[in-house]
Amino acid sequence: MPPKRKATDSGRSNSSSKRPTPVPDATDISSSDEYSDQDDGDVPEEHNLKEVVSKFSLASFSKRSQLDKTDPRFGYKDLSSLPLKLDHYNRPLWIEPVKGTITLESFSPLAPQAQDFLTTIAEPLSRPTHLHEYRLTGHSLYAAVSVGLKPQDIVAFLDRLSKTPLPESIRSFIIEFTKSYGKIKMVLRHNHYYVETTDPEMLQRLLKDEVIGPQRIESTEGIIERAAPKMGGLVIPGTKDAAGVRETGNQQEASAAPRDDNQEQAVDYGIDDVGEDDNEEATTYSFEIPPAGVEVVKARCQAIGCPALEEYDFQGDTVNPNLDMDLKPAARIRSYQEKSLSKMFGNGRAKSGIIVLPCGAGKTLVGITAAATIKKGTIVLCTSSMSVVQWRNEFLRWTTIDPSDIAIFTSDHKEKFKRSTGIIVSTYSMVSQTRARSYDAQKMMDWLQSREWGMMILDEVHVVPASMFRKVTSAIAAQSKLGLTATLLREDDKIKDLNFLIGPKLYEANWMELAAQGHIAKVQCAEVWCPMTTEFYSEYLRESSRKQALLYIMNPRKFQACQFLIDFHEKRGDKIIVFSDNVYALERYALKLNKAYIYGGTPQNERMRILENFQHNEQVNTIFLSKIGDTSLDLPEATCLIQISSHYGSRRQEAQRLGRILRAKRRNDEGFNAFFYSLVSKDTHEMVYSAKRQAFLIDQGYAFKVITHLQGIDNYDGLSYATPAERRELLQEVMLQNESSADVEQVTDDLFSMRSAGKRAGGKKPSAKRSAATLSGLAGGDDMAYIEYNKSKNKQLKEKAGHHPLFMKMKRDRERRKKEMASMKD
Ligand SMILES: Nc1ncnc2c1ncn2[C@@H]1O[C@H](COP(=O)(O)OP(=O)(O)OP(=O)(O)O)[C@@H](O)[C@H]1O
Repeated sequence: MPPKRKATDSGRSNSSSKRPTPVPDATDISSSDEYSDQDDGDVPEEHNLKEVVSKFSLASFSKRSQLDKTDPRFGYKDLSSLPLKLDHYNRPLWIEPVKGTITLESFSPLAPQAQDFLTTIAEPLSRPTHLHEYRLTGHSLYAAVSVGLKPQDIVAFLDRLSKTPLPESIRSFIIEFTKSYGKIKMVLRHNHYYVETTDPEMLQRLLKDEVIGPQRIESTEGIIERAAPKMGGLVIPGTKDAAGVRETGNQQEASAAPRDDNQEQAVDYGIDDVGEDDNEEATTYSFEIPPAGVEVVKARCQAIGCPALEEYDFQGDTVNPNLDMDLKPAARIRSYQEKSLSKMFGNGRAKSGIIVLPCGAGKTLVGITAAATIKKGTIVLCTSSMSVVQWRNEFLRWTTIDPSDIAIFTSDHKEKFKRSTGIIVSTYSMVSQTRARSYDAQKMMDWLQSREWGMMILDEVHVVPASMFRKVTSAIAAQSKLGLTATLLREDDKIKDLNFLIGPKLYEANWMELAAQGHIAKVQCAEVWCPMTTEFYSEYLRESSRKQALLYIMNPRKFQACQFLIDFHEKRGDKIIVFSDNVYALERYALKLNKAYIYGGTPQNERMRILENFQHNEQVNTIFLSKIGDTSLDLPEATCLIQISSHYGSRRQEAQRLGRILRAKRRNDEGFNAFFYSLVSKDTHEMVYSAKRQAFLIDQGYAFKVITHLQGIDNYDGLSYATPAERRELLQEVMLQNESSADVEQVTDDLFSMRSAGKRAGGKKPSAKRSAATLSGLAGGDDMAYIEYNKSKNKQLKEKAGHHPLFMKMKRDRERRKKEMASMKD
């Protein structure tokens, strides 16, 4: 509903869009607006915090939106109670008073400044081309305050950018919510957890609380009183202010890792020098709680509107030894990496939380820089042993750490670092395992648990079950936790658990901005509508829903679209990955088109062989992958994705799959685009799923074009299933399949996982690596020739590879390890 215009404004124009728009600059906006009857500093004192909190909680949003019968994300925004300011066309924000959402006109000349400010104080919800949407949340406000913004400044700047006077509800939310921030802290000292506050009244309130009070451990110390630690200034390594960088100045630029030319100018919206106000002497009061009570207490604090902060004063930590590690002088982090870290270290301490960056944007270096900032013992947890090796290598590549200070804990390697502190890289499953461990593993685990860690880095937090995080975070005592992910999406709705287990979202990058700057590839997304053939559609209407899925995946028109697109993109020089969750379709399509394919049952050595050929062999430009290729796959050669079957409405899978081409090697070639096609059978359930799947990417600013007809397909020679007889034959074959053929593949591993079929077949883990460099060492695919076409592509690749000396060596190694294993069992 459009906002009411004030009488004084009505004579000017009926519509702002008809008005000749003057080109404003920041100074056009007066700091006091004529409709605001409140001074920015004149803050209303008495507000019921509970009311404010409940108004802004997600649950109440969804309740209200159910009443509105609208989607909470795209729903109704009622601005009718707010008058427009006279110069509203110069101001870029619409601020909704009930839901707390902020809409930014990204075409406004003030948009860059406003965007910078909004990412500091609010959480981005959606950032398509013209309108961006943000939401103020308790956590986002906390992050803003902790980087030095004062609540009054937030209110004043929002008011200045807003087209209407700042709604009273928003003003009081900001002021009231930030008042309680920092009052409660969760502190880890010598492996014991304490709830800490500087406010004696708050202490009493917590002790009397029905949930928090009983968690207190009655110790001889009682309530502990101590002087509050002081905060000091901090410089994040790898930034332009880092030690050593200023002095060497431009000299290093030439030899440095790619420098980001798009460093943005900091916007002056009133950020004070960090830590300035915090140097006053104060006393803290704390009481101990058990490790198992940490999550309960944090959840309760959140519920009563006083979130318990987990901050690590690593600069003042004299108990845990310092780690001798810095970023190498040539290493420079990019502006968005710096921004994400400044949210973590905003006040000179390390806040726990999650940083969200798209695939290929450099999450590893963000984690490494965080560790190099804290310079204390760090534990890194990854999803697979392959990633463990990669993380260790990246630490060695980017930092000055002594190799003996960084160790690996996997089922194959149980190393400790030699000196008093260091870095351990392990997997979630190694640390959270509850089954009986081997003697060595148990000893290693005892060692990990006996120490206090400065930081725990949790990689790929979106794929790990919340129960696993629970085990990991309660088993290992870490002063701060940093979660890294590409999407904070979980279809199991457990994402809010991460708030308590790790911490709030600290930063989420703008995908479109990163693509524009060349850090990730620009992707053209399209949904191709494939009409069902008459015979397939008649069966579709008659069948049960499971069989229906098989019919819409095997729709001959979809097959033709896939064949046509593969041919079109191969001729353009693209490397194509075709994804299918359905293994029957995967095999059927790949065999018919004579392409190699990989699914959960493909042995590890065959997987590696196919991937190596895809990378290095000009004859192998298309591969078919099941859902095991959704994550961890690093093939910068791939420039085109075609999706023929997917996991229902999973937004996460859609984002992960798109992530496979964001690293495209050719992304900086002029005019280069990567392509992402979703083939959807028209007028079937698949269309509903497809729309759901795209929601996240649309929020990131991707526009899905709908293609109803592929130009040129009608004249394409050699199109399969071109005659009714061929289509009927395919239909018969599909109808003979039992219902289980329609199911999506059930896999627990990814393409590079050790739990793959290769292990089942060979007993011992294959020596495959995830990084492109190592694959090229193994490949030897360049000198192969492919001439036989009467066999499946997988077989052809196998036969050729069987004679290559490198593959022979791999085979010999495997056999040797098998023998070693057998003799160990004996
Ligand atoms: N500041 C930087 N300077 C130079 N190179 C960088 C920088 N940050 C990241 N990179 C490079 O970008 C590539 C992608 O980084 P990384 O593997 O950490 O991405 P990611 O976000 O973890 O991706 P994924 O989610 O797919 O694992 C790597 O080759 C890394 O070395």
